[in-house]
Amino acid sequence: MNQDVLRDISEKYCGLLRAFLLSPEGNAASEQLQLAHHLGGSLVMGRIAPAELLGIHQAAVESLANCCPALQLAQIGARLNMPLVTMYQAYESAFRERIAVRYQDLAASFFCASGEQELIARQIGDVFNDFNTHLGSIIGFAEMVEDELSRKSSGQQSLHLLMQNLTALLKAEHAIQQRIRSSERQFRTLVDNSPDVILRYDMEGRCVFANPAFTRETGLMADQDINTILDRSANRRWDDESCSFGERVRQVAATGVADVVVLEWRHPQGHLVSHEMHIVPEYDADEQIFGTLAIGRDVTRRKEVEFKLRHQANYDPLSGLPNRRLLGDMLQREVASAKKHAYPLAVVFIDLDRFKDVNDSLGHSVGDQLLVVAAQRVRASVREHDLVARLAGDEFVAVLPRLEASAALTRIGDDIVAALAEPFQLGEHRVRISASVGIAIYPHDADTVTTLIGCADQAMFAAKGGGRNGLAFFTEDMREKSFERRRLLNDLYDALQEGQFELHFQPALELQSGVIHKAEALVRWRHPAFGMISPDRFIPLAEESGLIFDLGRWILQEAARVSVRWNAQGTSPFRKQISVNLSPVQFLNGHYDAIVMDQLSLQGCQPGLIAIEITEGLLLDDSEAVRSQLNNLRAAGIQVALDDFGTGYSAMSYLKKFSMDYLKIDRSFVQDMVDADSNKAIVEAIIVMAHRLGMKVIAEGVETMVQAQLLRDAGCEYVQGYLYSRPLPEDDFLNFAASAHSPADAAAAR
Ligand SMILES: Nc1nc2c(ncn2[C@@H]2O[C@H](COP(=O)(O)OP(=O)(O)OP(=O)(O)O)[C@@H](O)[C@H]2O)c(=O)[nH]1
Repeated sequence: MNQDVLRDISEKYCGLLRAFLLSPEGNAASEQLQLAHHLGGSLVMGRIAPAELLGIHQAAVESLANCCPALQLAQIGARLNMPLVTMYQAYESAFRERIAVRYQDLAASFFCASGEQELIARQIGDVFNDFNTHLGSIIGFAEMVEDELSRKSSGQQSLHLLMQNLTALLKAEHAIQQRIRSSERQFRTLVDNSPDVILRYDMEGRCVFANPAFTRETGLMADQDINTILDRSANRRWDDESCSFGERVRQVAATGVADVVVLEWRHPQGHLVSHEMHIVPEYDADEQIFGTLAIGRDVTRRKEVEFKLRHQANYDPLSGLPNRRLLGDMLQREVASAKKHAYPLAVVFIDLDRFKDVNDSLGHSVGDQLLVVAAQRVRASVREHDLVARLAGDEFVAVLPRLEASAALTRIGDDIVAALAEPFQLGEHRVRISASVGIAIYPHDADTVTTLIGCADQAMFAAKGGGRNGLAFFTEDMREKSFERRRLLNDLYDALQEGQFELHFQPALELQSGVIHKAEALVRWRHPAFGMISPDRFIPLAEESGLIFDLGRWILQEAARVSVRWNAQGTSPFRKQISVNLSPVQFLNGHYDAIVMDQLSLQGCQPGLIAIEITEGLLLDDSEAVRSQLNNLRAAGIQVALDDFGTGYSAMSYLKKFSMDYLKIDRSFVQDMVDADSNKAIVEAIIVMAHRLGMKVIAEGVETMVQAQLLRDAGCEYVQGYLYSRPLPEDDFLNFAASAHSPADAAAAR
């Protein structure tokens, strides 16, 4: 502090103090104020420090006491003390708490009581003029301090008013507040104009703020019970959440871990909108969470696309039912729930019978319509909470959880069969079809999704095998068959490489002469563990697995090789044609004719020495590809026989379209012709028809002389059957050929 200033202040204070102390009682107040504000003003102006103020006061009191013996310290203290206390009493608490006070307030309140407001205001006004011009009315802090010295020396309490210049501080604070206000304004502008919805929550999860976008998107205001309304309107299409939005908000507040929830609600205009809500914690300056923000962006378009994709991946577009994939997921859940609650559950496998015929005869679009109606009928046959899915093609699966009685299951299965047996009116077409239904039960038959469906599928196959249009429950026997089937299928892959197949030969004899006319090559599988396996068991597996192509090629190649060998030996008792059976599947690749001719030329086999036997099924399609392959084979000199005639559709119309060399009557007709005249009549008619169409007839499965006689009488040319010979290995067949001259001889030779 500048000493001159200090002296100046001290002198002035000393003068004021003297005037005050010597003045009569009535004027004490105004002089005391002058005195106080002189010092206070100096303080506020920063001209002296509080400690110096005390020093000045102390020095002034002492010098007055020294030079003016009439004024004893006790007197001085008493006069100074009381008015000051009275004057500043009203402001005491404000001073003690260092509250920023306003000059006008101070002046007005202070002086109103004494009626000297104007005088004091003028005096203080000079002092604080500077602040007023810069900062309006804020001046600084005022504080009451106890005069220690006075107290010690006089033993009485003496208080002083201290005022502190806060100009710089207030200016800085003012600037900061301006910046805060401006920044707040900016943020407010952002929040108010944001297209994203913004919600602010307190620690208890109460919404304390919602921006205009939210109100626009929902029609809700912050003071409404937003969480409950959102939870209620949420469609839950996107999120499979167990807890409400409000709970998620509270969790974020409690854990500090941000969360994302997609909510769907109804827009005030009526449509559904989806928002991805990011819930984040809000921290104060001490890094303590004081609430949460939920900021949501409109993701309706994205969610719609995702929904469509998910729907496409999980639902069958034709029937609208869940597809195989979704069935897997849902069944998984049902099995878990059945396990938890110890309930049985049924899987019902439904396959339409001969649906292919509908497609073939009426076209794919009628087939589609039938599938749609069939799906509706299956759906209507089960309970509302049961699941119905379309597995593929004409296959449906129903899942019946929480089964209480198996009787109900039989009834539901029967209902499905009956519903699908009702005629379908599809546009102008009235179509009848049936279905085979298989049922497997959890946990009795299986306890996993795949095995349950597999068991139901096997049961369905059993229902088909039992004549179709019916219901079958899965049994252990089916499991064993399926197990064996799988084992055979596995082994089949190695069988060809390991040379486990062999050809046996069965002779077809000329009925009149008893001379062997030709031989049919029949494939046998010598399984290393199971011994000889009949073709009935492995050919369907080979067809299913595609191995039939390699196996068929091997059979043809082997038959051609044998034929070449027999014909080359010269001494062979058999130098005639060998027939080879053909699976319709082999024709599917469209160039079987070329394969046959390649194989024959590779083996150096004359085409006339090989005949192929086909079944009716191949011709039913009336396919141009099949027709041209057959024509090419015949043109190359390879004879064609129609096998198993009478067992299939016997549509006969195809017989006109495909020219063939032989017609083979199925053994079932031959065997029944002795017992029933009607069967005999049918066989006779078949023979007449075949002859009319230019074909020779071979009767299969001839076992008795009576059958042979009836066939001879009917004009049948050739016979094949146990009466003459079973299929034989090559050597045995050649021995048989060497010894057999007539049917009677052959029978005797047997
Ligand atoms: N119209 C139509 N047909 C289909 C669809 N999907 C598969 N298919 C046909 O459905 C048929 C299913 O035939 P399968 O079940 O094998 O045989 P099926 O004729 O029903 O005979 P069985 O089941 O043995 O009684 C095949 O011909 C497929 O081409 C489809 O979406 N629409």
